[in-house]
Amino acid sequence: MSLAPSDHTKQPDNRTTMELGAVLPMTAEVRDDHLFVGGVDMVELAHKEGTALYVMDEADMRNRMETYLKAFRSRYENSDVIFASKAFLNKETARIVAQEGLCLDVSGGGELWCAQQAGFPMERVFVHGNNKTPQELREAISAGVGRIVVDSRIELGRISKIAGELGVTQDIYMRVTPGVEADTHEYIRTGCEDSKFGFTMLDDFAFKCVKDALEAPNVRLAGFHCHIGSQIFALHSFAEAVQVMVEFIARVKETYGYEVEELDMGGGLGIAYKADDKPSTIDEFAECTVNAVRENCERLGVKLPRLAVEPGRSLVATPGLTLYTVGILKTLPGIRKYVAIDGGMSDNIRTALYHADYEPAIANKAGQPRTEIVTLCGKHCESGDAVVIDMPLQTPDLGDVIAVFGTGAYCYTMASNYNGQPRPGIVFVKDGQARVVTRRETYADLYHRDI
Ligand SMILES: Cc1ncc(COP(=O)(O)O)c(C=O)c1O
Ligand SMILES: N[C@@H](CCCC[NH3+])C(=O)O
Repeated sequence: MSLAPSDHTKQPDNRTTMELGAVLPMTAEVRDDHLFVGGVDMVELAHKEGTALYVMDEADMRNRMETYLKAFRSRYENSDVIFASKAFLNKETARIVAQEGLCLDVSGGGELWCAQQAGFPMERVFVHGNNKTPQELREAISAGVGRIVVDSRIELGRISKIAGELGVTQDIYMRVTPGVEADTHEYIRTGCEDSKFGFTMLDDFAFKCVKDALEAPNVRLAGFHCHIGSQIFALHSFAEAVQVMVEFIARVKETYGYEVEELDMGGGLGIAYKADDKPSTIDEFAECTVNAVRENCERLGVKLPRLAVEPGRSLVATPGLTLYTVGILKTLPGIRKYVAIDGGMSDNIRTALYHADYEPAIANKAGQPRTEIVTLCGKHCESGDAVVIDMPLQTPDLGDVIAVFGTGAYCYTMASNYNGQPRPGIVFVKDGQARVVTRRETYADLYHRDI
């Protein structure tokens, strides 16, 4: 796959880095033409630690966690915020999530293992996945996780059996597919009817399976879960999903005489990837969700459940940026200008996968206007390997340090070793200090499992 032809009507925006607004991490500033984040000079950091490098503004990440919790608990006391660790996970992040009082969603055995290693309280862990293996289920139940989000009737049977073998009763949620079409990229839309996730509402299947969940031995149905998709801007999609779920809860109460205690509405709040994007704020999202829950519960005479949301991207994307070094410049007259960086689809697959947009800046020219339109291509053997396509940038030179903003979610966790590329290290910056929390991979790391 090669890149789509350039849009030659696109003009440079002449913005300086600080004019990129909502895509910047909270502590971003420019001093003497250099980009600083967390009080750390990104150019010095790139030279010291090497590139490509993931950088995380720790204060911003903590601030978002605090904001989420406050936004929900101030409006709805009986609520939880669960960090979807698929967006970004290492042991230090798990520790920070625990310190900030959030819960953790894990979607694979490895994520659970990381949480355990970090000492994350297991009762605050929610386990997801549409095809958790029997081994993963056994590990989760043995670890004493808070809730397993059951994705299918087959899985319900497996959990019931394994919990019985281990002599415990496992709290579960049922994941229901609410049939809500969220306004986002089709690959990251999950709540619509044609979805591999969850119990479908078609033919009343989910409703019928509630009876199975209530009757299954060794499990306790604690609540329902839904997740309609990711990078959602339109809040009305969340309100629609709440309505569907509360109506479902009301029917369950009426038919089975069972009052559901907990409702997990999933994640999905979008963020600004481009300077002019206008996503809803965390407060607006909380206001919309909480109001929808209250209104629908009141209308249908349903007891207010414990409410949870499961954000990933909106907690970690904006605090993160990736630093690269410019290695090659290539101008194809009338076609495009390529700026080749020392990373690419191996550290950020989102552009190749979803045509994602990112705002770049040159960290050592951060105070200058972005006067060119460039494509930041990677170093991989793939024509579609680009991180940024046709976006404004300051005039690039060999050796410049490029910062690509908004890469804190789904870049590190979806990274690969294509072309034998070691995955970048992760540095947390805060109060003028930089600390490596995940070291860069070595060549030996890549092949140490081989015989
Ligand atoms: C079940 C579930 N919960 C939460 C999330 C987090 O979503 P987001 O990163 O869009 O907030 C996802 C990913 O889309 C998910 O699949
Ligand atoms: N990985 C996707 C979103 C899927 C989220 C998980 N259900 C992204 O980068 O945007």
